[in-house]
Amino acid sequence: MIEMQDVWKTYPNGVMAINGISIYIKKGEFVYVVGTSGAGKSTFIKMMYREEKPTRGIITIDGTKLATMKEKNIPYLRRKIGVVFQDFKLLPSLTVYENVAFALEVIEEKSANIKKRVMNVLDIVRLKNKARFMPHELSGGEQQRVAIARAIVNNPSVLIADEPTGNLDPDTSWEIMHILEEINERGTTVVMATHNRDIVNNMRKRVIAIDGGRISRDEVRGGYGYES
Ligand SMILES: Nc1ncnc2c1ncn2[C@@H]1O[C@H](COP(=O)(O)OP(=O)(O)OP(=O)(O)O)[C@@H](O)[C@H]1O
Repeated sequence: MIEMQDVWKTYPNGVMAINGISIYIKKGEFVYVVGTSGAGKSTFIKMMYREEKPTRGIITIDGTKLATMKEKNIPYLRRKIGVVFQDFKLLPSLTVYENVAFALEVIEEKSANIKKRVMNVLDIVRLKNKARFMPHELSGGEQQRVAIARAIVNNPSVLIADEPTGNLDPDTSWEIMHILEEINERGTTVVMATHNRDIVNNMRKRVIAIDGGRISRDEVRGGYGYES
């Protein structure tokens, strides 16, 4: 479902961010990507949604080879992959409903389907009652839930989250994690970069650790207290 074969990434300034990574993530998996600051986590996941291109190596998402993909087909990749960021990235002048609907409008979804699908995902993130609110009227956790709704409204096969709990307090972070877990249980593959040890250690999932642009560990951990 997500495959990287000997992937390398050197930025134009010469920084070698990823140094020969090969991984396979199966459909329906939930994977944490961990590592110290600067280890290469963001670069690793940005390459999955083609925000960055590898210098070398092959990345395949759901059968599509990203390197040979034509620019005009990128919107189709965006239908396969939803992305959630640490800082939410909502459009401040649009309501909750409009922020989520926008993701469908840009791919020219039929308007008859838009309302149904937006309300359906707002229900999943438990924000149907705030559809008319503006982002600044919401708490951080609620804003992140809108961002998650926007990311899944296209029904993507993969949800990528880069530090989704980075700006949230512990209780709100757990709320977000339970929603991501629910989305995963509905069949979506979830890949999440995080610094949050508490979450990693308390939810038993596959953990890919990156260090100096290489995979230093890849194992199932957590769910039974702290481990080193
Ligand atoms: N656009 C860029 N241009 C040049 N170098 C970059 C760029 N983005 C990241 N880097 C460098 O690549 C390396 C890996 O960065 P990356 O952001 O992938 O790490 P990270 O593990 O996500 O870190 P953090 O946890 O701090 O977000 C770092 O040395 C960083 O300075």
